[in-house]
Amino acid sequence: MKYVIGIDLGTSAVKAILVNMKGTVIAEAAEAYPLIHEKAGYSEQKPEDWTDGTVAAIARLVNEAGVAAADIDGISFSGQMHGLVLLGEDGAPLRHAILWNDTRTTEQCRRITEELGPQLLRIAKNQALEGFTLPKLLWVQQNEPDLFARAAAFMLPKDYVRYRLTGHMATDYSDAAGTLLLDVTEKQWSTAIADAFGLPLSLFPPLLESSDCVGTLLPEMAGKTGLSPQTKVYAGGADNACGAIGAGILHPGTAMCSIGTSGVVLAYEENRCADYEGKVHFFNHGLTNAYYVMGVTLAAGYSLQWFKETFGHGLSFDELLNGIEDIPAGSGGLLFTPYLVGERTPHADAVIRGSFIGMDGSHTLQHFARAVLEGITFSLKESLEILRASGKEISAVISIGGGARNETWLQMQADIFGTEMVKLKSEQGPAMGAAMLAAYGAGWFPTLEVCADAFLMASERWKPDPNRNEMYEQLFDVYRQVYANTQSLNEGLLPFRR
Ligand SMILES: Nc1ncnc2c1ncn2[C@@H]1O[C@H](COP(=O)(O)OP(=O)(O)O)[C@@H](O)[C@H]1O
Ligand SMILES: O=C(CO)[C@@H](O)[C@H](O)COP(=O)(O)O
Repeated sequence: MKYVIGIDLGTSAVKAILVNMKGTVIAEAAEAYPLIHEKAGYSEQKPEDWTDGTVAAIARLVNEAGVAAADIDGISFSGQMHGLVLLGEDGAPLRHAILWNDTRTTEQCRRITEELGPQLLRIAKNQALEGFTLPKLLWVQQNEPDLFARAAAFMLPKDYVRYRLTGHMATDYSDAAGTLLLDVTEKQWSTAIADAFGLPLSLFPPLLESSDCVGTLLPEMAGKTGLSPQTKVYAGGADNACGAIGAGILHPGTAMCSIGTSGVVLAYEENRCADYEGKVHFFNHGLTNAYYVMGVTLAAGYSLQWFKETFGHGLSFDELLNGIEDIPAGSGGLLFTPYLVGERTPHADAVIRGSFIGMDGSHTLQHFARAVLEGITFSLKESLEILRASGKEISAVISIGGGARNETWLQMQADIFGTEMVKLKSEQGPAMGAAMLAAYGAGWFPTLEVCADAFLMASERWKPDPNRNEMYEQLFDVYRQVYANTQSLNEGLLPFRR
């Protein structure tokens, strides 16, 4: 039997899975790493933590699975999107990576929007948002000019790890699309955008398809991971593109909800000229010449994680959520908005923060935990409604990511979205998508679609309950009003954030 490895370089941890030719996950390993928040709105990680975590996870995977290194045909990557890694002449990072959920770049976003006007949406297909890479490059150019002058290349997170494993610098179209520097329909770096901000094209990595082979492992890295130096390494893609592949979102009419640190509602888009006016993100897929559209909740799983760490006193996710199924839908009138780090869709706003509205002396920890899940799901429904309003028919949603591990939450998603929710045999969507890119790249299958037919299987389905769906529709109307009603209050609180 032959195998491939899929790596998902997430925000909370790197996950590695070993998959056989039938699509069965034989072994998995994860290594967590910290987030660094030096100031309110800052979110960084050390690129070396990613490399060390990835090497350790692969070594454990290979060791525990007990398969021969020669039987592992390939490896590929899914990575958290948009993060800026700046490298010097020697290929070493010049500073910590600035991540997708870092919101320090509001001023740079304003400048991009003013400078480029309608050109931006025409070329990059997306509005300037704090999370994207271009505003981060401009922030470093403006605030750390000496360091910026020493930059020889920029990379995205998974591209940096792949570079460290192979010695080859490259990125793929799906991740490049999240920089705001790619001409998304023409599939080339935009000289118009680069020139507008004085960014030399020598900084930009070469562009590849997600299933292209980048090279083989450096002997030193083969030694550390226990893999063969002949192991082929395939480019991989953005975590949401890989999530889409791993969830089988490879043709029109399919949609996915991913709850990791962020939350995403995503649908396949075949028309490269479709115009969503920047209301949702429009990116290149990991499938050649295909696209996807998505809305993003910045703090989806992160809201639950924050709540657990702050109020859960050492409880696990399962312990914290134990009993929420007995709390009625609507959490006894307690409503949560998940704007812990600002928001993206539908409110591109770095200043807004979250709220609990309707606290009552009868509410328990379980009411709060249920309200957190409901608030996250309402936020994701706002993205789903934009996709529906654009004409997308969405009758079933594939659920992936850490949020797919709780059955009460899956039923809640069905009730709030008003759609059937489908869970696959493995909820490791992005890592599975990366493994599928390696399997397809290695020639196991003639197309990614054939690979999806062989690898992906639905395991359970949740249908909306009509009564709860009706109740949630009413509550959603209230939820939608919270943003406008707390916006100026949050402006007033801004000076107190440290
Ligand atoms: N057992 C669980 N029940 C419900 N939610 C969970 C559970 N385990 C993890 N999660 C959620 O999933 C999130 C992590 O998802 P994951 O896909 O691993 O994230 P990332 O790719 O961003 O590192 C956590 O922050 C948490 O909100
Ligand atoms: O910024 C985005 C998408 O635009 C995020 O989805 C990141 O790609 C991080 O993903 P997770 O760590 O939450 O999976």
